[in-house]
Amino acid sequence: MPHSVTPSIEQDSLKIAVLGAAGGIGQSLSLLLKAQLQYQLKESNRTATHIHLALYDVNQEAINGVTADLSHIDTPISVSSHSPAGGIQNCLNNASIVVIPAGVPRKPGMTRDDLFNVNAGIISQLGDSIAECCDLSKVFVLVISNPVNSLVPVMVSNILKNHPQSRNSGIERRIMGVTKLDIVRASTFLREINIESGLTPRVNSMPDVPVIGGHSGETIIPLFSQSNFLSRLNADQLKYLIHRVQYGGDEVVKAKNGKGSATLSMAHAGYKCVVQFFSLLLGNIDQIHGTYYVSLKDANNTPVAPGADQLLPLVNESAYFAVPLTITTKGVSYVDYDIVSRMNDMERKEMLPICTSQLKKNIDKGLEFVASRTA
Ligand SMILES: NC(=O)C1=CN([C@@H]2O[C@H](COP(=O)(O)OP(=O)(O)OC[C@H]3O[C@@H](n4cnc5c(N)ncnc54)[C@H](O)[C@@H]3O)[C@@H](O)[C@H]2O)C=CC1
Ligand SMILES: O=C([O-])CC(=O)C(=O)O
Repeated sequence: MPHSVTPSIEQDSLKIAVLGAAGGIGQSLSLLLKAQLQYQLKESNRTATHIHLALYDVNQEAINGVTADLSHIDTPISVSSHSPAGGIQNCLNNASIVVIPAGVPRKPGMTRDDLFNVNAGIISQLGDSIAECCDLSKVFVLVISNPVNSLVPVMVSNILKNHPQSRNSGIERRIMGVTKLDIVRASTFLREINIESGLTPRVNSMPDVPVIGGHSGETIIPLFSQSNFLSRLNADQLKYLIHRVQYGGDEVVKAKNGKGSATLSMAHAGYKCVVQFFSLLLGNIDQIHGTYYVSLKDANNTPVAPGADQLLPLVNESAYFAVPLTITTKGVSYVDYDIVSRMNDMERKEMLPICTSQLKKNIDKGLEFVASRTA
């Protein structure tokens, strides 16, 4: 029996499922959601909306404990615990947003790609369950598990290839790889260096730095050329910042020394993403502007949305790419290809080709995994 604090979901309800919710990211993200989400309701006229958090993990004891603990928090958000014993169906049924931090994290000396074999199996199984239980014409799926560069292609291609109900559902426009932590890091590290250089930034504002490409090493392209502070950075500072954003994950893996990778900063980044989709589905906003790692082609192999046709030749026909997007309730509706035209020479001529050639290998690995699973 799943442990359910508020078992019945009211009619006007919005359900968010977190898969892998007993893990380092899952617990912190679920805490933020349980403690903070109701504040979004205040901005909306849907004050009667009931919010439900459905938490799933293969570790039954752990997820029951986490759910019982969260259920004591005094916010009007119900929580329920799910594990393979009771089935993932109860967790996923009627979910509007599915967030996935399920899978193994890195240890020192490992690359994200070393996680592929285990995590691709997990992601494809969870994808099967999403296809069976969720409304594929509506649900948003946010993939956090690594390697994001390969697992988003696994999620998209597995659902499209192996689940006929996905036909014409547009689900490929609503599966998002979460690269927000790179954006969070770029902003944080730029602010730090500005302070070291004697600038006194406003206490309540952070610099904006677009980050595009993928989510590992040199596939991560932070566009400091598009921040307001480029002219204040010398060449050494710029090089240091780019490297620190590209390898920020390693910094945390090393500091945790065998006890995992970034969890708290990832939960913060993931929370920012979920809030965007939550606000969209509540009707607080009618579109999201955000950067996610998505398929640039749809199920018919044509550009996924306006702007994708212009972006594809600029990114060496990379089938997946993290880029600023406009997203409506139907999914990706516009791809901001112009961000590539605005890159400076170093970003476009040096960083972009390295990114796209590595991305191609990562994407192919995901697609081959699904093909071998299907065969
Ligand atoms: N996209 C990004 O920027 C980031 C991604 N990550 C990735 O997120 C993933 C999770 O990291 P952590 O939370 O630190 O790991 P963790 O090991 O603390 O938690 C993972 C959880 O997933 C659960 N799990 C395993 N298989 C499952 C399945 N089939 N269904 C449901 N749950 C399952 C485990 O029981 C565990 O509770 C890793 O792959 C990590 O590399 C981590 C940081 C940033
Ligand atoms: O580095 C890792 O393995 C986790 C991650 O993706 C990040 O912190 O950016």
